[in-house]
Amino acid sequence: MRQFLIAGNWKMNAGPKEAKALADQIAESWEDKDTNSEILICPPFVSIPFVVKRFRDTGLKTGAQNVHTENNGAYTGEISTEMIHELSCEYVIAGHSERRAYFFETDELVAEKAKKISDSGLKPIVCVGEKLDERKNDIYRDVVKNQTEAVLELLDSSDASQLVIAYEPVWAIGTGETATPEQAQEMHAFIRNLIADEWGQEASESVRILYGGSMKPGNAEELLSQPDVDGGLIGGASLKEESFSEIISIAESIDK
Ligand SMILES: O=C[C@H](O)COP(=O)(O)O
Repeated sequence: MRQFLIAGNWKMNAGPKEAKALADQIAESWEDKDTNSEILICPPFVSIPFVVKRFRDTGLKTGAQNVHTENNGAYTGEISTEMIHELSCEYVIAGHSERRAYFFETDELVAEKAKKISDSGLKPIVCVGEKLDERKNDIYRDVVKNQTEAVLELLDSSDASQLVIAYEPVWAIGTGETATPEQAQEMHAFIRNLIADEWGQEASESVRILYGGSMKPGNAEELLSQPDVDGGLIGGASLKEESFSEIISIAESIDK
């Protein structure tokens, strides 16, 4: 059975001071609990050391939101997998829709990042998802297929258990609008079938596919209960300990 991954993406929120306080609250709620779910926070780079420090020996995990494909060199403003590894992070997000939209990351670059993350012994969380016009024009499956297949071509079926894909319909991110459980399940099953076609059924069953896009306590149960939804990549609701913890508690109560 796939373990739920409940991941908070703080985006460009929570500098060191705020991150320390929030990590402290989250740790206080979950550090002594033997949870079935994996709990992860991806803070901004500058806040990672503070979250790592607070989460040490608690079982709670820390990740990064982005990475460069080179180990080091003249890439002003960039961060490498080696650096993230040194900070004891376990996961790195690649190809979030905000990076695709504002920093022009292509499917190919996102796939290269996923490969680099994986080769470095870190676990990639690769984001895929269509924009509103792509859904309205009924090309959303093609968009998600291209995004997913670019990654599957560079990685290998032996990477399956370390790979996480986050299906995040762009029209649902930070908008308060959420995909219905049926829409989410349809796309999660579609992605899993793409993986099965490339890597085989067994490998496809071990890839975790998270849902992202206005997940909150009020809709988490329906979404997380879907057979192919293996957790959440949570933005806004992860910035408050109460709502993030509530989603974790919901995940803990679901028996699939
Ligand atoms: O990475 C997280 C997603 O973009 C979802 O963000 P949101 O929960 O604020 O809609």
